[in-house]
Amino acid sequence: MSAANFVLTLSCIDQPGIVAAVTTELAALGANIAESNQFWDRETGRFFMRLAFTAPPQVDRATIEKALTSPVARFQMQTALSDQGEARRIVIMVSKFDHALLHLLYQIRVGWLDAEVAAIISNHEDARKIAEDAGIAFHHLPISKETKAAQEAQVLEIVKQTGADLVVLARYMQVLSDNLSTRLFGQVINIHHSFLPSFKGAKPYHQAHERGVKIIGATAHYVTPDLDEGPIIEQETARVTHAMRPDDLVAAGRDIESRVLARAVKLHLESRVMLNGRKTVVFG
Ligand SMILES: Nc1nc2c(c(=O)[nH]1)N[C@@H](CN(C=O)c1ccc(C(=O)N[C@@H](CCC(=O)O)C(=O)O)cc1)CN2
Repeated sequence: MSAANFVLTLSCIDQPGIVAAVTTELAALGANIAESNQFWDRETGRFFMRLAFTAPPQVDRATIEKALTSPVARFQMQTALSDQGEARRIVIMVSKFDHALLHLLYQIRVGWLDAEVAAIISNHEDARKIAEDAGIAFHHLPISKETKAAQEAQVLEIVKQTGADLVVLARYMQVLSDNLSTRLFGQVINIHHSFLPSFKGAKPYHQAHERGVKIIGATAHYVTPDLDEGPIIEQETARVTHAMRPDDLVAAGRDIESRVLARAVKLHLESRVMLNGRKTVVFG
């Protein structure tokens, strides 16, 4: 039986001895560290670490968690251990624009993104054929002010039933309620079609055109109740000119949005993103 691949992420108040304490326990299990990243946030005093390691076949998740009990207690760590051999299941939500959805499906098909799409949810019918062609369950869940609570209850049920690790808002143009966004905090990634913090809201390209900017961009972030305010995971920009009309900006932004969202989803599923208050630490 081949060695298993695990990723351990941890954070705690920084002090001497954290790395030694953790790696000593892993070494005692016969684990071999393949990649190690760490960051000391001097502003908050918090320490962040990601360790990717292989473990002998007989060393399972429970054995590793047991071995780490002492350092976790000693340094009061927040930890997460993920078995890279387990398939990561995602639910993708979309409205009318399908470019980011199609890019995710392509990156999964070619193996760049190691994920399984458990379901596609939309408040419109437009993406049904994409889902059916890909053999993915499609849920058309229309939404209005009156039906929002019921619709979101259906969304939550699908997330639960599918055992999804992550919900991806691939241009889903409805604001999630405080209840849902808080309940799923850290498990929902949105692609916003501007270089945040500029131009929040539903029509950033028109705002950008109105302002006459020379650079546009896209931002992938975790969703919070506060619209377009969540911890940023990934961003990318491109130059634009005075001659470009709003539709030209929309067209230029599509590929940027698609790349940024796919990179953010990959980073999250590889346990390379750690929350640090209103910000993130990204071990890319
Ligand atoms: N709780 C959150 N929900 C969502 C966020 C978020 O940051 N927190 N991001 C949005 C995506 N988005 C921008 O990236 C966005 C989507 C929709 C709107 C908006 O004003 N929508 C209108 C309806 C628009 C329509 O029906 O076409 C509304 O909801 O009243 C702004 C920004 C996804 N959800």
